[in-house]
Amino acid sequence: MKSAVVQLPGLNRDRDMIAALTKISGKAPVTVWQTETEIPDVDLIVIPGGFSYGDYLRCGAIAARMPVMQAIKAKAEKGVKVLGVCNGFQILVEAGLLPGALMRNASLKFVCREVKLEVVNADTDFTRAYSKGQIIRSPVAHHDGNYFADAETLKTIEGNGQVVFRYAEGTNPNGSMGDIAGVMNTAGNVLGMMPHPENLIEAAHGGADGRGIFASALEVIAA
Ligand SMILES: NC(=O)CC[C@H](N)C(=O)O
Repeated sequence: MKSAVVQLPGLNRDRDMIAALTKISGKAPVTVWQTETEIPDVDLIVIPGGFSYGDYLRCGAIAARMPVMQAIKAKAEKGVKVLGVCNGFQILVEAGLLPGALMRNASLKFVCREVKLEVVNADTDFTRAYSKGQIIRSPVAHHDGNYFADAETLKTIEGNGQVVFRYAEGTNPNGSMGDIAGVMNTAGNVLGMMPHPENLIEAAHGGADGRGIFASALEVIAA
């Protein structure tokens, strides 16, 4: 499976993402700069975390309007998998590829810690390596991770199984509605999540709980 990592000014988790994808798929992803209007033929596009455009206006708001996003939208419409992590999630929401909004953390503070995640939906292209209800560890590092959706949207995404991850065991770090940590689109090929699975994929990281997301998306789940 081939993958691409999107790069924009201010993103700082691109190298971690490239390392994770290379390690798990055995192939280095291609990198795509924000001004590019064509994305090579890949199976998975990842928008990593960071502080695109210094988080000015709103996290992800400027990045969402860069030319590369039109190319990502076109690929997503064709069914290519798209994963947005942290700032990548914020960008996907700002670009209208995912429902809801990410507001300032309820504490009004940047949070950088480990949380527990419940795999709410294990029947997705990104979570097949896990089982439904499985609890995994994951780091988080953000100040705008407080997921919000209006009542109707919330009902729809909960009903459709679009809520893929929830903060578990009282570890919600940001006040997100329904403890929502990750959501996907209705087609099931675009996933956004605030936690950073790329930072927990091998023993040197202190565990590999995040590996399953990439193994699922890249279809390299060990039999
Ligand atoms: N690690 C990240 O991607 C951070 C996202 C965003 N800059 C925030 O702080 O909310």
